[in-house]
Amino acid sequence: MDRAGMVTAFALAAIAGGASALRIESVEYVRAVRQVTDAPIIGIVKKDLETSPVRITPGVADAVALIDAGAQIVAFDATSRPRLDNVADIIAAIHAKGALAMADCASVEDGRAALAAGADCVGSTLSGYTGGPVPDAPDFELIAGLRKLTPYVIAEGRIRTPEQAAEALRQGAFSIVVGSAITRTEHVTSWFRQAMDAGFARRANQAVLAIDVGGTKTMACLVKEGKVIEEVQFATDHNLGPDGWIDAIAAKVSNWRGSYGRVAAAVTGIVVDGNWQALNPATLNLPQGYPLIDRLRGTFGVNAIAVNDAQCAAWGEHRLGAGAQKDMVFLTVSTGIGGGIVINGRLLQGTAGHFGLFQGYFECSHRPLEDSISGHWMNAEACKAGYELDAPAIFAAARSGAPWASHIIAISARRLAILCQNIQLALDPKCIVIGGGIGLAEGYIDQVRGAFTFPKISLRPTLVSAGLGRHAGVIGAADLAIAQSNSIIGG
Ligand SMILES: CC(=O)N[C@H](C=O)[C@@H](O)[C@H](O)[C@H](O)COP(=O)(O)O
Repeated sequence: MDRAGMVTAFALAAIAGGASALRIESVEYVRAVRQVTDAPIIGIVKKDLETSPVRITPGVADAVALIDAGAQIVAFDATSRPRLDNVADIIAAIHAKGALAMADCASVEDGRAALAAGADCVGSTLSGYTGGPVPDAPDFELIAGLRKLTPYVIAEGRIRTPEQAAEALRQGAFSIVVGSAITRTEHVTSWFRQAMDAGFARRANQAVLAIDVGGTKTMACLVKEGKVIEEVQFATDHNLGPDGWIDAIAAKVSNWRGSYGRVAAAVTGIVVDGNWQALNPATLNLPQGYPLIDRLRGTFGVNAIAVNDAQCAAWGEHRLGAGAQKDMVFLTVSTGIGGGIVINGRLLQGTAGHFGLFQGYFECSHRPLEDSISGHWMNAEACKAGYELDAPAIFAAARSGAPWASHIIAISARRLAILCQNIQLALDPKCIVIGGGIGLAEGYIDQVRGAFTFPKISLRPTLVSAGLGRHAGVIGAADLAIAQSNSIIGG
């Protein structure tokens, strides 16, 4: 911005907008602006001196040069600080050249002394700039104080809004100089940025109603600042269908109304364009394309998001859990296998991460991996061995030395190791976070690590245990809801 072309462009724009005069810094820019407009110019130079804190037009020679370049008014620092040339000499030099002298003041006392020395007008320009922290607001008190000395008070300094300009007039200002709010685009942008950051922080402090609808259970939580502060859990009644599931949640959390600003749903299956679809109808059967987000908004009266539950958990682990802030893949190994991918700080949605549906070739047939690794498969294998046991019981049997149980777990771990290695080759994540009842069962991750087949250590995945437990999905969903609302520009 600090170029003659830019300064003249700003000057012409200000005149076009109704400004009746211009305050221009430097002899070069006064000369440049004078060539494009007849409007009155208040000229200043700014100098950083080693011997004095006075910066604005500190010397007689500066004032003279400004007038020669085309300024009709010269503004100068009129504070009572150690200085190069004294105020009376500067004013006399300005008057000798037929121009007017504007005294930039920090106090009523400065104004009184400058007027006594012959200044034609006084400005509140230097209030807040002679020591201590710079305030945010204009110094209306100084404007009113100066007005008691002279009608020719120019309000200047931190006037950023039309309302502040009007207030300065009410306090008795004769005219007003607006600087940064017109010419310092970078400052103006930062004011908006700060206001938005404060708004985002307020939103982030508001709780989110996060719900997790799974094939077995439904969980509803109030999540605030990444923590679950209220929780209810109940069995998912498959006969009710999605309208019924939402109504059941609404009934359970009716006394939380007013304490959340958004709803975030972590659901089995996928959500495309707001519509919920089952990936595996055996887990939870849904009508084709159920309008989940609309229904959530309608029921809870706030904005809503809905994302696959394993992807929500991936996001939760990425933001606040075991994979904090890393490129990572999350795998939940339980009844089935779910997953999510976070790369470059972004959660991949849609079907990305549904590693359970990857095809494997085991026992001479192509099958989804989850049918060859996870809880269903373990249970079926145990039955084949003559034991009708679920996964936790199979792990217990292995711990007490049953070879058939150890064998099933070892095969599952070997297959998962292959899946993890393939994920590593495809995505090169910093870590793969493993969750789920089987994934977190004692010793399982170590067995998966032990089954890696890549000779090169650098190609082997880094496996870590999930850190947020059963709340990963709701915490991730709540955080996604906040992240989404913060990225809607002007929304
Ligand atoms: C203290 C000092 O050096 N003030 C300078 C005086 O010319 C300028 O940097 C200010 O931009 C001008 O006073 C207008 O004020 P604001 O940019 O706040 O509207």
